[in-house]
Amino acid sequence: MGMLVGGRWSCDARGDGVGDGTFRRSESLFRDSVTRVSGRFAAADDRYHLYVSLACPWAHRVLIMRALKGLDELLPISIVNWLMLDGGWSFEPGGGVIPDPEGASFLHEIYTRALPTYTGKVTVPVLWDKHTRTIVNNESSEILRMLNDAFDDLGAKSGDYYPAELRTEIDALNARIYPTVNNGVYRAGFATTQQAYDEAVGPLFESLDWLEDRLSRQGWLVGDRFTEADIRLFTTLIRFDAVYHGHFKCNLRRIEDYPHLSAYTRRIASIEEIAPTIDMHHIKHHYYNSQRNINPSGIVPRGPVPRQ
Ligand SMILES: N[C@@H](CCC(=O)N[C@@H](CS)C(=O)NCC(=O)O)C(=O)O
Repeated sequence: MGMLVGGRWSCDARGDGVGDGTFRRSESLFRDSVTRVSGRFAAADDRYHLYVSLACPWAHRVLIMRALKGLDELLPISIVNWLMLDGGWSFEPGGGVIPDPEGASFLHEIYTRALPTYTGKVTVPVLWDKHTRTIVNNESSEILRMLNDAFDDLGAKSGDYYPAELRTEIDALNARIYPTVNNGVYRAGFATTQQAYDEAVGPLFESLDWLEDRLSRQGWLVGDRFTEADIRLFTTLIRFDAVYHGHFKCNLRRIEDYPHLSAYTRRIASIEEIAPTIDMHHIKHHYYNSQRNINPSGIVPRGPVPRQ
């Protein structure tokens, strides 16, 4: 997996602490914001660029918001190859890959372009500013919020997925869903002790049971509106049966075993703007082939068979 240390790529260094067997996601470093009003990173046409992986659930959140807000032209993207081995994310040509406009071979070159002495993990998504030639932000939850309204005066589609009156409830849901579900699957999958695995998988399924109950009474997570909370949950659910159930050992139940959660996942997956953002080939091949510490053979399972 590797990381940058003082601006040099190191294949062996690991950014996410696993000393006691527990996976701890490291903090993102670049935390500025593109804003609607004038300022250091004011929203503008042909100024920002987004780097994503189609496999990654965190990047997928941002891709969905970009699609819903119709930002295809305002915010162009590059897509990394699904295979992430010793050099980290790369732009090696392949199906679905969109190269870096400046010709980088690896994503870590974008990080050192911004900060030549950068030390840390090289993750997607990355929001890049072509004017100041820096990374504005590499934290998906924050980029998601920016795209919700930053480009609204420049022709973005209408739609507010983080409405003021629902923020408290959305925040409360995110506060449970992020640690136990979105990151919970990683904590289960990357655990290196039985105890760390047990501590992740229990709360994960308690949360899925709780969400199933909630969705038996309402169509969306918060009130009767599709919001950011749904986007954030969806990107984990759509990967669950194909990857997390087997590869990350989250196998008490499948999403398909939950009538409401599975119907909800299908409903979101069929939204016109969202459907093209889902790439099961990138998703399955990335996890099973790249995370060789978990799956040394790199064999990608054939299933699950899609529901007819
Ligand atoms: N906190 C970050 C996490 C992003 C993240 O961990 N992305 C993964 C892909 S799913 C990544 O790029 N990992 C590269 C690595 O671990 O070296 C966010 O939500 O934006």
